[in-house]
Amino acid sequence: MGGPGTPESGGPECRDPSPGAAALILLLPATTLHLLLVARSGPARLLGPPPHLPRLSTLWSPRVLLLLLAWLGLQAALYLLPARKVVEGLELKDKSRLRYPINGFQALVLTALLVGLGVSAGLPLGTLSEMLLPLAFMAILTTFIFSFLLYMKAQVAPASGLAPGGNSGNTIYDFFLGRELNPRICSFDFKYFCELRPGLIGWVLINLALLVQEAELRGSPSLAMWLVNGFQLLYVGDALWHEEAVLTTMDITHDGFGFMLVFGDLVWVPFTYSLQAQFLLYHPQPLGLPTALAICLINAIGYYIFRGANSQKNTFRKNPSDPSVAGLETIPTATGKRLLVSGWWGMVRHPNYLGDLIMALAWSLPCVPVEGHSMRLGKISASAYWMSRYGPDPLTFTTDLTPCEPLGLSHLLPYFYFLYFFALLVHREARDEQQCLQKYGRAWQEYCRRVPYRIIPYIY
Ligand SMILES: NC(=O)C1=CN([C@@H]2O[C@H](COP(=O)(O)OP(=O)(O)OC[C@H]3O[C@@H](n4cnc5c(N)ncnc54)[C@H](OP(=O)(O)O)[C@@H]3O)[C@@H](O)[C@H]2O)C=CC1
Ligand SMILES: CC(C)CCC[C@@H](C)[C@H]1CC=C2C3=C(CC[C@@]21C)[C@@]1(C)CC[C@H](O)C(C)(C)[C@@H]1CC3
Repeated sequence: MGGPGTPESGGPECRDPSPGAAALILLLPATTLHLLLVARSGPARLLGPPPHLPRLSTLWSPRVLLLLLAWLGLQAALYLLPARKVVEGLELKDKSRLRYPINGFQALVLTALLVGLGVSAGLPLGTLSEMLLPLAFMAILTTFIFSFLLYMKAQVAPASGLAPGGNSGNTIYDFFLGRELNPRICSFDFKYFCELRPGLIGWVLINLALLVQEAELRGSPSLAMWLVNGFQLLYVGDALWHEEAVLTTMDITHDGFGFMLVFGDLVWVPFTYSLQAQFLLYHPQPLGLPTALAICLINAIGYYIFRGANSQKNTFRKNPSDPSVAGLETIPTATGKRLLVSGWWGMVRHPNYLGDLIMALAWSLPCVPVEGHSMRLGKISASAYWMSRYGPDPLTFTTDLTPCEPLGLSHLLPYFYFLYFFALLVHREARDEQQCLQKYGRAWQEYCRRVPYRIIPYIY
C-alpha cells in the first residue's frame, strides 16, 4: 500500500486517500469480530450476517485486558533477555544501521516452558478459547491506543527516521500507514518486536488452548486439530528460528509502523490466523489417516519450497560465493547486486510466496473433508466458566455432536486464510515488483523476460 506521492499510488493529485484508510480502520476490526462470531456459529457462514451481535458487556472485560497486558509484558521481558546474537539491519537513510537482538526462538521455547509449568500447576489453558471474543476486542482497543501513541511519537522523530509512505500530511492516512520507520525507545524496537513476538507466539498459544479445550470436551483432540496445530507451529517456529530474515522484508525496511501493521501483528495474526482451529473446535471433522497423510504431504511440499526459496535468497544475499548458491546463474545489476535466475528464483519470480500459499491450502484442508460425515454442534451446553461470566449463550460448546451434510467446498470459512493470503501476496508481489523495477531498472526487465511467471508456474 503505497502512500500519496509514492509511485505505488500515482501521486497526491489523484485522489484523497483518507476515506479508504478510514474505511479499513473500521472494517478490519469489524471483520475480525465477525470471523470470530461466525467460526463459533452452527452454520459458520463466512459471507452471511453474523449469527448474533454480542452485547458490549460480553466484549468489555478489564480482567481480559490485564491478561493481554501481562502477555505483552511477558513477551517484552523475553525480548529484553540477553540474546545469543545481535545483528545489524540494512543501512538507513542517514547511513546508520540499527541493531536487533536475535532471541525470538528462545522466547518461544521459554513461553512454552512457562505455559507448561502453568498447566501442570492447574492453569486452565482451555478457557482461553472461551475468551477469544473479549480478548480480540480488548486487543483492538489496545491497537488503537498504541497506534495513536506511535503517531504522536513520530511528531518528534527526526526526518531521517520517517517512512517513505506514511508522511503525506493526511492525518487519517498517515495514522493508518504509520509515520515512523523504526520507532524505538532506547534499544527496544516496537515494529520488530510486534512483527515476530506477541502475535505470532499468541497465535500458537490460542491454537494450543483450542486443542486443550477440544480434549477436555471430547476426550482427546481430533486428528484435524493436531494437523492444524502442528502445521502452524512449524510455520511460527520457522519464522522465529530464521528471525534475522525478517530484517530485509519490506515491512521492516520500507513501511511505517502505524495502525495497519500494529493491527496486523497484534490482532489480525493471532485471531484470524487461528480461525481453522477455532472452526474445528465448534465443527469437529473426522479425518481418515490416508487423507491426513496426503494433507501432510501437501504441507511438506509447501514448506520445502517456502524454506528452500527463502534460504537460497538469504544465503545468496549474505554471501554469493557460498557453495550452496555459487553455481547458480545470475544477472548483474547497476547497483552491484546480482539477481538469481536459476534455482528456485528461476522457476517463478516469487517462489517463496508459492510455497507459503501451498501451506495455506494445507491448513484449510483438515477442516473440510471431502469424504465421510461432517459433525456439527448438536445439543447446546455452555461451560461453567462461560455461564458464570456471560450467562447462557446458545453459541457455546457442546460435547454432543450430530452428523450433518459434508461441508466440502460449501464452507468458505476454513479457506478464509488462503483467500485473504492470496490477495495479500498478489498485492505484495505487485509492490515488490515496482520497487525492484525502480532499484534495478533494465536488469529487472531482463529478469522478468527470463522468468515470466510471478507466483504460479505457467499460470500467473
Ligand atoms: N504469513 C503471512 O501473513 C505473510 C508471509 N509472508 C512471507 O514472508 C516471506 C518474505 O516475503 P517478502 O518480504 O514479501 O519478500 P521476499 O522475501 O520475496 O523478498 C523480495 C526481495 O527479494 C529480492 N529478490 C527478488 N528477486 C530476486 C532474485 N531473483 N534474486 C535475488 N534477490 C531477489 C529483492 O530484494 P533485494 O534485491 O533488495 O535483496 C526483493 O525486493 C515470504 O516467504 C512470504 O511468503 C509475507 C507476508 C505475510
Ligand atoms: C491487517 C491487514 C489486512 C494485513 C496486515 C498484514 C500483516 C498481518 C502481515 C504483513 C507482513 C507480515 C509478515 C508475517 C506475518 C503477517 C504480517 C505481519 C510473518 C511474520 C509471518 C511468518 C513468516 O515466516 C515471516 C516471513 C517472518 C513473515 C514476515 C511478514
